[in-house]
Amino acid sequence: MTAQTPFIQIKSVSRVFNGGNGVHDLSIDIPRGSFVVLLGPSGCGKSTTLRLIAGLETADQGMIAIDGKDVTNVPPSKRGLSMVFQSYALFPHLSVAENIIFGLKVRKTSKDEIKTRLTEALNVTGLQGYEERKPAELSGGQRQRVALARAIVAGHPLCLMDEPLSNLDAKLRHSVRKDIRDLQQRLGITVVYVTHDQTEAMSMADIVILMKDGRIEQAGHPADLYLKPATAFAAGFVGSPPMALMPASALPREVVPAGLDVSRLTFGIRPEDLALTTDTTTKAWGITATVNGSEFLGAETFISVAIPGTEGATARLPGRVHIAPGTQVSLSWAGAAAHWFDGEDGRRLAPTTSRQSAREPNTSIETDTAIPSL
Ligand SMILES: Nc1ncnc2c1ncn2[C@@H]1O[C@H](COP(=O)(O)OP(=O)(O)OP(=O)(O)O)[C@@H](O)[C@H]1O
Repeated sequence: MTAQTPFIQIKSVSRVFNGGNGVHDLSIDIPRGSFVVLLGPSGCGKSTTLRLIAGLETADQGMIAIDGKDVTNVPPSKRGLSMVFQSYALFPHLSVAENIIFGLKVRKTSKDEIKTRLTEALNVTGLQGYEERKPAELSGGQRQRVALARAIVAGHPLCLMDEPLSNLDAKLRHSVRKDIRDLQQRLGITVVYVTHDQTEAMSMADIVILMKDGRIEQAGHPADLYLKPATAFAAGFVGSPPMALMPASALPREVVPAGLDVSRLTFGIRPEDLALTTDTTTKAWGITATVNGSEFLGAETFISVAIPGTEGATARLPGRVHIAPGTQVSLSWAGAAAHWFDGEDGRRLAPTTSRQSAREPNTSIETDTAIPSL
């Protein structure tokens, strides 16, 4: 096996349930030591993919290898992995320490070895001093740490996590997700993590695998998904507030790059890439819109606008911005910030010649349309 051999290989794997749902023809290579997030809406096949890697589901076709070994027909206990679930799955009548070492005892590990591993797991999860408590005497975050410690003591190089933070409140989610990421890096293990929360995925992953309808929509570094979404679905799923997507036919013809077929074209723009001005008398390049409302979040303000023939858009402006609902505004953007997708199959299009790019050096759109003392 070479250093380049993926730690997990999934080749053309399908698992289709009665009714046709499931996962279809999945192929994924996961590098050793990476943090991989399976992301997507409910029912897209994330858990089924994780369960296939775990061996809790059997593939109808295809091959799964872990660490160079074909495990397609190997039972879960022989795959050398641990799992952390949303429900923690702790034994209520056992103490923290007993919960953590339960698996080691079952496997008849020596007393000395159990003691060493328990101390290490308590240290890395910050649970020293809680050994004798029962799960009911712990907070949700502490319970999830016990589940993590139990996964760690097993000493497996692969840990699978299925929505482990969904029972925690927003503040705890934030701190525990940092703990999980730190732990993964410190231990050098490979983690495959399921979530439908794109913020969680973006902040934790080395690689995000975005799924839709049982297939991979896009796989890559979080920045790739954000900056170069492969499809309109990926563009709309990653990012908050989401990218505005609208038929190009709703735009003035001159803002659409030459060579693209306007009749089947979707335009996308991120909230932070929209410049907005209330000065609609100047003939600015861009489109006109009507303000629906604004949301002040402290460091920034989201302005939502209505654009005829579309579902509208959101502009993300720094600081506090007041614009009364009903105000007419002019929206513009740098040509390179625009995303173009096939209006039918949703695939990203890369225009080679762009009228607006050609105009860009002379127009200074953003300077021209800076918000005049709102
Ligand atoms: N045992 C099963 N029998 C029948 N259909 C199933 C079974 N398990 C999953 N499915 C279906 O397969 C599809 C994928 O399910 P899966 O649980 O993998 O989705 P998911 O992305 O993890 O969703 P969620 O975020 O809601 O957990 C869904 O349509 C689901 O209803």
